[in-house]
Amino acid sequence: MSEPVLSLRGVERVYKTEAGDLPVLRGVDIDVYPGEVVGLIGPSGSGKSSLLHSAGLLERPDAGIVALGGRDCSKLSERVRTRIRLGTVGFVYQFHHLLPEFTALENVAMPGLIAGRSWQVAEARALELLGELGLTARVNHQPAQMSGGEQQRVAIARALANKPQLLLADEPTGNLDPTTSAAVFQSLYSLARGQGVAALIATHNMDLARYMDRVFALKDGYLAPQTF
Ligand SMILES: Nc1ncnc2c1ncn2[C@@H]1O[C@H](COP(=O)(O)OP(=O)(O)OP(=O)(O)O)[C@@H](O)[C@H]1O
Repeated sequence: MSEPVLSLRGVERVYKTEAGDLPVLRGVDIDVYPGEVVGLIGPSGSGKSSLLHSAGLLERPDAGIVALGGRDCSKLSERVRTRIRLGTVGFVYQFHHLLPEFTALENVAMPGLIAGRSWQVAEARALELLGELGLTARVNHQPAQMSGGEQQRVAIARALANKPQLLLADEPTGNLDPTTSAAVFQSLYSLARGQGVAALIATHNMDLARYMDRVFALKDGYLAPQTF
């Protein structure tokens, strides 16, 4: 088997609040491999977003190891963590956060331009991804001219623009109706598999979780495999 893209070992996260320490992750272990789509479920407040934030180097865990591509990132400087994050991780959120004044094509090309690629290269990658997501006819539309499902597909394309090894998605279909949610999830799943990306997807949607390659449930700060 190939090496995991993401490895968490003994990850702990404790928030300091006025009411005292709030331990959210107490010792999380997980490996996510290239080309697999792994689900993360758990009740509201169980720490799914916190786990994704630690995994994506947006937050530092209070203890434990967060390794991307076999490299422990938990103790690296913020500058190095940011560089690794930009080169390795793509994020999708519940709300698309597209730039409203730019077209779908420009929104998806943007990460490539920011990474220093030419417009031709960034545009070609954006057109490829939007095409795979069935959005060729929408490339020149602005977000307000697209449906919720189309907007979220554009956000998925944008997350994959710089060919990340890891895709982290936090309730990526949480804002969509059930039919659109299933269709967008199917697009995300096929694209992630096709691109060989390791995907970790937090969701409340058990119907979608069933279609994932593996699912883990977060409870009381620990992960356990979920069977259906
Ligand atoms: N910055 C913070 N400071 C203090 N407490 C926080 C902070 N961020 C999250 N929490 C708390 O940590 C717990 C876990 O939050 P988190 O957002 O990770 O859960 P979640 O499983 O993603 O929830 P949901 O499904 O509702 O999005 C919650 O009780 C939340 O209030």
